[in-house]
Amino acid sequence: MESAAANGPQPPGGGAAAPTPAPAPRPAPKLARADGGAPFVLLHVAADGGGSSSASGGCGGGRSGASSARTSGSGGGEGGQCQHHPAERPEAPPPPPPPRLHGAAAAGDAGARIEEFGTAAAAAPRTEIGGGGDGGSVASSDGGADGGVDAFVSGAPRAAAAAAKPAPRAAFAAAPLPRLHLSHEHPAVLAAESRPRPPAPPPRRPLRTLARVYLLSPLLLPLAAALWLAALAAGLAAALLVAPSLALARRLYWACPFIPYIWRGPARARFGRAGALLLRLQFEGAHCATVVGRLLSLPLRPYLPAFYIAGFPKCGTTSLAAYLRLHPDLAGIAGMPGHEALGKESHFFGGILGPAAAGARAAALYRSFFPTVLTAWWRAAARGAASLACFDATPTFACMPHVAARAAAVTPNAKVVFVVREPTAAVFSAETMLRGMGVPLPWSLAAPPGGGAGDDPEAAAGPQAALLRASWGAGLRGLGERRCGGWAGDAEHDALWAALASLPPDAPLPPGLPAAFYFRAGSYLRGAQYADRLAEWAAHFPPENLMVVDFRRLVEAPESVVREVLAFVGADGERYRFRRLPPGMATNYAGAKMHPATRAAVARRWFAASNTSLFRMLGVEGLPGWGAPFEGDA
Ligand SMILES: Nc1ncnc2c1ncn2[C@@H]1O[C@H](COP(=O)(O)OS(=O)(=O)O)[C@@H](OP(=O)(O)O)[C@H]1O
Repeated sequence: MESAAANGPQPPGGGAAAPTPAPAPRPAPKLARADGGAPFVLLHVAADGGGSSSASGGCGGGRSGASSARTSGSGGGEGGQCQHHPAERPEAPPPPPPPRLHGAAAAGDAGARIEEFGTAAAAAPRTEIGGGGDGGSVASSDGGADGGVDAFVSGAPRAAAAAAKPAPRAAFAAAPLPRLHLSHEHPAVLAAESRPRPPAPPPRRPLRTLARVYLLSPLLLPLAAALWLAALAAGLAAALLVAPSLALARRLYWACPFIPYIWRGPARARFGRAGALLLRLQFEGAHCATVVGRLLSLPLRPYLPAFYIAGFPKCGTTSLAAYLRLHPDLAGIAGMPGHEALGKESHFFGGILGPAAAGARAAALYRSFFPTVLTAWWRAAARGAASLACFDATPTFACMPHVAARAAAVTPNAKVVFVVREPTAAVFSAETMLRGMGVPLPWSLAAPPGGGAGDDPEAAAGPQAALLRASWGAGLRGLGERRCGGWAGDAEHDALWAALASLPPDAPLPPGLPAAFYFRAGSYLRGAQYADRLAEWAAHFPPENLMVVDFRRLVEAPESVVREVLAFVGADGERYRFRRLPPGMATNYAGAKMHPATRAAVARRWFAASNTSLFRMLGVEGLPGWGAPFEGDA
């Protein structure tokens, strides 16, 4: 190793480089190169002024950790590439003492340059190392007072190194020098390079690649496009069907608020959570498809009902509708396949399509529930139907406010059939049905008197009576709640029904009305006060258009009753073929029976006057079995 000062010529553009006092010689470290070459230049910056030293050159730089000075390397201009070819390097002479560098060695674009800034450097003359065209530059700036830099500038031409004047100092002469390695000589790098490498993969055959691209892409691209289109179609279908499905299901649940209880209760118990969910999706999907299909095919649907089976709930309306549908000329609702009740009940005037059921578009919308002309043609061809007459059998029509007015506005000439059943039996049938659906009713006709719908609920003690009173609310305010309700005092009942009666017929019904109707014992009891409900219909339809059917006769002599109804609605009885059908919407009592005392108390308190009014309306002394529950009733 040789000193830059010893070997370097004066730089071409060099400044005033003055020699510095010679430092005390120190033992030069033995730095062996892996390739055996030794073109290293050791730059030593004195502790009294040389703080940081940066060396730039084609080989990069390193940090001299002991000196806290910086040594960095970069390309040194156009000619700043380091060459490390051992063949070009002469034998290394015995190392002289390292030079002491105080100044900058500038070599223009192509030279090595060493600069030193700082107080000591300012006082000291500058030393410049002139590069020979391929050298790096070394700059030394002020850093710490005690710092020094030992830097090996590799690849610097001997000429550039020789330009530096030796300026060793005693403090650095004795300093231990770290052992550094150039990147391409670092043992870790060399070890990594000497490691065996996995064999390179054989070069791809361009022909096979081409074959893949040109032969498979015609198959894969259409497949990918088809998959993409299918996903798009599924997304669109979901967007188009799911949203209306949810909206329509909500309308349906508004009209029949007990249906969601089915998914939570009996359906889960029978089919499990996933099964109940699937059942619900099927139901809502079918309902959505049915309603959307009906609305889309509205131009093909010219029919409005010729008559209604308007009530009463749990009085055999499903059976009567089924018997009437046996007639070739009569058609009910174009219902949901597989859903018995919704195949007969539109719930239209009760608000299943919202306020539109009462507005100017009501007739147009209502037609969507009835069959198309295609059905009429098919019936004429296959069953010899003369003309098609449609009917709507929604049993809650008889009990809901304003339905009579709305129906009369749309179909003023329609006939209306009511089936009446001994009221307590009808209410108990409803209670049993709702309970079977999982509706947690807080009232029961099976309970002893005072336990709910008893003789004097206001004075009744016990948790059930407290719940009944608490759950009622007051007037219309109570209609908003979705929870099941129960008993109300007479005053509250009167206020509620008066408030409902005061609504304009084309006003939307209160949001909680169906829930209030189905889940409140009071509403059910009011619904079974037939005389009052019939009076409302009689106010909107001529009396000759109204017919009352006794449930008991429907059970005992269904054909006679059906023929009477056929004659009433104007259907040709000659072409009617009767066949006995199983009871529709039969409730599973599972051994439950009305409590006799409760039944007697409710009949007396709630239905005695109403029944008397009905008998007077009908011009009869009474109806068989109405003094006591019909034997066929539980
Ligand atoms: N043919 C015949 N024989 C005996 N009982 C019969 C018959 N047809 C209907 N029913 C009974 O009527 C009750 C159902 O009435 P609805 O169809 O009007 O119910 S609903 O309002 O439509 O839900 C329901 O009463 P319950 O069983 O007491 O709940 C049916 O069993």
